[in-house]
Amino acid sequence: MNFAILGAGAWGTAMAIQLHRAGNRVTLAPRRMEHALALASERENRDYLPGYALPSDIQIGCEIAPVLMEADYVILACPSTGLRELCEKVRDALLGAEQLKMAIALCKGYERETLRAPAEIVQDLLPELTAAVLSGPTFAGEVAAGKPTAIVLAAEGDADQLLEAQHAISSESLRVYRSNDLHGVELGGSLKNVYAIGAGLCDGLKLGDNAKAAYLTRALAEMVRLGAALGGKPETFYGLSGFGDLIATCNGEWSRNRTFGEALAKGQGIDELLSGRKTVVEGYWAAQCVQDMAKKVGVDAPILGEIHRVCYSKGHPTEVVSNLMGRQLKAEH
Ligand SMILES: NC(=O)c1ccc[n+]([C@@H]2O[C@H](COP(=O)([O-])OP(=O)(O)OC[C@H]3O[C@@H](n4cnc5c(N)ncnc54)[C@H](O)[C@@H]3O)[C@@H](O)[C@H]2O)c1
Ligand SMILES: O=P(O)(O)OC[C@H](O)CO
Repeated sequence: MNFAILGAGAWGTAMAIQLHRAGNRVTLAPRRMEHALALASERENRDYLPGYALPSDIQIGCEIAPVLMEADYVILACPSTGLRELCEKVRDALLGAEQLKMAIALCKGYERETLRAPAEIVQDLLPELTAAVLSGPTFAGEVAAGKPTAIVLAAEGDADQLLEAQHAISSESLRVYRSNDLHGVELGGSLKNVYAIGAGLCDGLKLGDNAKAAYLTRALAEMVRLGAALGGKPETFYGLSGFGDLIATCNGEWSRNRTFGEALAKGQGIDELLSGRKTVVEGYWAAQCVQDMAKKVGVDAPILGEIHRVCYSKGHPTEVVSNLMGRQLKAEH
């Protein structure tokens, strides 16, 4: 199959290497021309994923229209904040892209202003394509290195198309599962980023292994309760895009969301941590989105509430512990 990957951050680059490994023809197209030139000459993404060689037959593109011309699938490899703009560019370049059937969004987050989910944005702007999302425990460096993991590809509608895409993305080192629960998969990807900030608070405050295990267990319970109320299937949150990615991100040494929480607990300020950084901390933005969504459906989500307070209302990390521990006692389920 022929894949066009638009956006060459860490994850778009790792996916290019993975899709090539799976036997596909791949074109990687960053947003900026200078970046395309650097990728083409250095055969490495020194800005976002240093240390992983881009195989020589991965093509580097820049203009979207020619890249889409031959593509069967387009991978939208940008953060949630850039997805609408990227979809608009794809829409304007669709003429002549006759083979193109599916647009797969990689971002784990909602559009801040509208609370639209990634697949909804794709459906709004590219109604002629099947909207899909790919989510699960997949740190870019490990996937690029060919270390084994599993991921879930979710789309509604045409079952044969989903099956074909599942096989095209899979390789010996990446096992792809399929799902029709778009909402659930997207919610899991966003929620786990928020809870990873809490896991970072736990680590930064050196609360210990018991605390971390208790935190993860209650975060999963909250993810299932809130995610189901927001329209996801409960079983999806026990899967790769929910529980799987929660465990990976809350424990991942290099997770941007977990290390953000850890740095907050050690006293660094939010402005200092967010300003001038090249890479995204999706969980910070998702905390606002999912807090708004939780309020709309009236679900009690105390862990989310505490992380939101630290992120947006100057809540102190140590208060999170006393607030959560001091809640009224209740039955576990
Ligand atoms: N890095 C990972 O390990 C990983 C794994 C799975 C999912 N994700 C998710 O994938 C998304 C992207 O993550 P990343 O790690 O690649 O981010 P990154 O911070 O490494 O890079 C983001 C890239 O997106 C590009 N970009 C931003 N706006 C764009 C736009 N409008 N059009 C085209 N490109 C645009 C930037 O130029 C940059 O190259 C995030 O939502 C993240 O949560 C990341
Ligand atoms: O580095 P993070 O925290 O954005 O997490 C990356 C991936 O989502 C892990 O699956």
